Amino acid sequence: MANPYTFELPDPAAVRRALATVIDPELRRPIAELGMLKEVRIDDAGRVSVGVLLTIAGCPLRGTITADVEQALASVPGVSAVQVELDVMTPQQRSELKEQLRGSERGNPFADPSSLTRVYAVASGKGGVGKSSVTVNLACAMAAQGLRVGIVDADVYGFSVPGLLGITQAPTQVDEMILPPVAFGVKVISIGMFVANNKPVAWRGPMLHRALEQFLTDVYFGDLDVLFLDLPPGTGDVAISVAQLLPSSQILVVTTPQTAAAEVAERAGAIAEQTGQQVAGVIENMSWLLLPDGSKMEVFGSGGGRAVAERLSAVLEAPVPLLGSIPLEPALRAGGDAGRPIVLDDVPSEGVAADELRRIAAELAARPRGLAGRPLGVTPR
Ligand SMILES: Nc1ncnc2c1ncn2[C@@H]1O[C@H](COP(=O)(O)OP(=O)(O)OP(=O)(O)O)[C@@H](O)[C@H]1O
Repeated sequence: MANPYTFELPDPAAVRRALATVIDPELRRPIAELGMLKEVRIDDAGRVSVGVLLTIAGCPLRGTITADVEQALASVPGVSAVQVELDVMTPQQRSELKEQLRGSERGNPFADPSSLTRVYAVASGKGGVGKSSVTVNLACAMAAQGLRVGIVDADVYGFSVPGLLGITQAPTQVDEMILPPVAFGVKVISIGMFVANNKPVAWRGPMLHRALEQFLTDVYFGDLDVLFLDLPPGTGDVAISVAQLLPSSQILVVTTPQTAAAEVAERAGAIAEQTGQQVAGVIENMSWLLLPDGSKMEVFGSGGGRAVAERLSAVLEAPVPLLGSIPLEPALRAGGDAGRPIVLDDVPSEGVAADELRRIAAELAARPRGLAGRPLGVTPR
């Protein structure tokens, strides 16, 4: 029988294995792989001290990293106490990290023809149809399904994505590399994170183009399966910039059933004819309101989503599906206000909107990833 008074020291290999599970909250990679673990000491009383190198002084997530290290070591047998000593990387260590993350070349990784990230630019004809709500819900549903997902909130006039995801943290800047905050597994960057006091942005096309380009080159998203771009409503400059900067991006059109909304939504989608982009599909939002007697009230009329899908199919001479119809539901609005999208499992919902959004997300996620349907740049002889 083991002597209960014998003190068993932690196995250094078990300590290393535990530390290998600690993930940097922004970079989403193990801190051990990122050169963020300095030294690990185990004293003869079973106390473990871990040196952690932060990317920048005052890293907003130092508390999270400390807690994660403590938690990872708590279950290693023999560990009596954990001390986390925080230090900051030297400029040399930071440039090694940057090089490890994205190589020595800077550029827009999503424009690379070999990129396997599917990029969906979410467009609407007019404001207030729920484009941002649909974007964050699809993104969170996909992340919950295990996909690596990012959102660029390019809706300069109504940057609402951080609020819809409850993000108050500013992005961390490591020299010229920007690390996007992460919410519910989704990496998010928004113009709203760079303007003081929620001031309105009155930028002209070239500035918007540069801002979008900077987001795509300077923000470290890592390898993503899906990137959503929340576009401003309408058919403005940003849509053209997206087509130039991300030629393989596909457009997702959000509309309400209303005829007037559908007509402008069709215009937003038809821009694909000029830019050569594909339209991934149409999502109708606010399709009906379920009344207490079980009947459906079509507050904004009916048929807009189907009409847009049919007309875009005709204009683009390619099938544009109606991906789904999402009802008006107070819980969806409340989830947005609370910064917890309705598709997250722990958000109670009595309606069908969450299921419909999850279903649409699964359908988009199941589409073949990568090079299918892209020109290969070869000509037959
Ligand atoms: N299906 C829905 N049921 C209930 N409320 C909804 C629904 N869709 C969106 N909303 C609410 O409608 C408002 C507008 O939605 P949202 O901000 O997503 O629209 P938007 O099209 O992105 O607007 P803008 O382009 O002007 O930023 C929000 O308060 C949102 O919570």
